[in-house]
Amino acid sequence: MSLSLNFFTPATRSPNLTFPKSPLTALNCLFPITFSPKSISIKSSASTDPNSAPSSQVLVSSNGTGSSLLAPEYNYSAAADVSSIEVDAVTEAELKENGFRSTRRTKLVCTIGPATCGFEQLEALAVGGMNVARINMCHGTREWHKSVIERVRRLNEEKGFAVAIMMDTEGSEIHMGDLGGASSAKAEDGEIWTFSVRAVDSPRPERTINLSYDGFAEDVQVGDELLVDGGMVRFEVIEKIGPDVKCQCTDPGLLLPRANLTFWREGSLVRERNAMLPTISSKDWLDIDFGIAEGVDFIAISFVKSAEVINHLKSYIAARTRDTDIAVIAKIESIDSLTNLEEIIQASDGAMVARGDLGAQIPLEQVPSAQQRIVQLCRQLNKPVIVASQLLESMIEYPTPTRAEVADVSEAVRQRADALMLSGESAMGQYPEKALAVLRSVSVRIEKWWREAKRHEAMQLPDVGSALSDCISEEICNSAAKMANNLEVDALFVYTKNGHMASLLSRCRPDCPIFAFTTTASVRRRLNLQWGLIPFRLSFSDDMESNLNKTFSLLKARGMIKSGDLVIAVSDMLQSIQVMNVP
Ligand SMILES: Nc1ncnc2c1ncn2[C@@H]1O[C@H](COP(=O)(O)OP(=O)(O)O)[C@@H](O)[C@H]1O
Ligand SMILES: C=C(OP(=O)(O)O)C(=O)O
Ligand SMILES: [K+]
Ligand SMILES: [Mg+2]
Repeated sequence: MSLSLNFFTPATRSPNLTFPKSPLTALNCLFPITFSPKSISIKSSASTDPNSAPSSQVLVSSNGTGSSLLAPEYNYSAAADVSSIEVDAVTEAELKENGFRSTRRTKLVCTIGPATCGFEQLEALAVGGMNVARINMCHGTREWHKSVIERVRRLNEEKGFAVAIMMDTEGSEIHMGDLGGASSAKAEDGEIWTFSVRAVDSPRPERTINLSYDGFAEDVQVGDELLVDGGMVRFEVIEKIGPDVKCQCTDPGLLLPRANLTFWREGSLVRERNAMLPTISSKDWLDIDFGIAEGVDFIAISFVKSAEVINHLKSYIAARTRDTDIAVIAKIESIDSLTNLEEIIQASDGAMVARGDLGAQIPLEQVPSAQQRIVQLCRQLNKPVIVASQLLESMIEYPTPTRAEVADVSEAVRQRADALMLSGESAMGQYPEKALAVLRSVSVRIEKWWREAKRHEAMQLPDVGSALSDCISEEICNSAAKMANNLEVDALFVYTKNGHMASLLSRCRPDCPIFAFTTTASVRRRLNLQWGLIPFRLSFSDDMESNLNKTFSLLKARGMIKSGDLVIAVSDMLQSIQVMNVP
């Protein structure tokens, strides 16, 4: 590979050089820069005295000309210890077979349900690209969820995956009961159904639905419209008899267990006492305790209304976990969450565009612009964002998606959301693996198309941190990503203990994949939700030179990189940007 950077020889150092590429010129003011054949190393002046002799750098020449700058420990025996780097077999095979650019950048979340809870089914999803397994506490028992978590853990251990687990709370909005064990109930046009807050007998009387919210009968009025699952089935309230509300079906359809229910008056959503329901119900708190005890990686909170609840939950988690951290994802699915969007996202570790319920709370035609706004805001605030619900809804029943569904998935990929999520398609559909394969192939195709067409307008990325060291990290990542695009490097490497530096690179959405090396399995799993990151577990030191040598040896031994590949490396231990060819 030819480079435009090899015009200083032998290695010299000049803090005052002007350099043809703008990101370097900008950085030149901040950092002393060392040049050598085919390599640049920029070190933060915070850690280097500008007047001292050049410190030992990992400056690597691909063709062996120029000074050999490989550290002695490059003799590190990779063959003896190839297992000391952990990456999943699917990514490894993909890199070996198709090279860097082939890797998928958009992450995939699968809701696990009866169709996918077996070990082999989970393995098939992991092989098919599932990055995160979501369990929805609206359904199933804790024992059931526990067994799913155990299987995913075993899969990770036995097969080398890093599938993260996301627990999604039920939330305390109004929803129907579990239909007495039936998988669904058909409501026909014109039928009269009873919605009741009484505990109904078992077996469930015909055309009777039990509701979770005690204030229901008092809040609704005759003439209100009831929307099940955001309008999949509709009723009109015709009579109130104590705790029972009689309703006539106006749009027939299938009622599913625990389906969400909203009521509308004169074209607007009614929020009376149910607006006072706590975001986290007492059952949710028990589920959260369960999630903490099981060490889930993410907790997604349903129907978030304000930042307060997120802050409260985060301190609750912090007080109960020591070595691990659980990321809190705010589900944006209510009017209040849109009103308080920025402060909610700021407080959270990520967000979900939960279009299912969102589409029941705002007019459907407003969902696409809300999605775009949430996705953009998350990127600006450096929080991962998941686009969820009905992406491939027809694949619950059919083996191929509709054209409209493919267009919807494409749009989310084009918006550069971090992740896409399957719900019913993977939880209880007939074609979970096929649905996942569609997400995978559409993602890869659209990412490639958009990259090749260079259609991505640069987004203004405001500073997220305020401390100087945070600002330096951000500048380093922004510059490294820009350099990576301009120099068309093969991969960005980031050595990151808590994952922050990796997320800052991901936020730039660079053209090349980002290899994120981290020391703990839990950070590795959490990074699996973020756009473009290929997380590796690797123990490393504060010495970047030996880290790079070790990584090159290990990855070469496993055929994941080869001599001559051009790499840019950054780290959060040493604020530096290094550009080099793999020796
Ligand atoms: N753990 C589970 N046990 C049984 N069914 C489940 C489970 N998780 C999900 N499902 C089924 O998959 C459907 C889609 O999942 P999801 O979108 O997460 O829930 P919901 O439809 O309640 O929002 C659910 O309606 C339910 O029928
Ligand atoms: C993802 C969503 O939440 P749940 O599936 O838990 O209702 C949604 O409403 O889109
Ligand atoms: K839920
Ligand atoms: Mg929801």
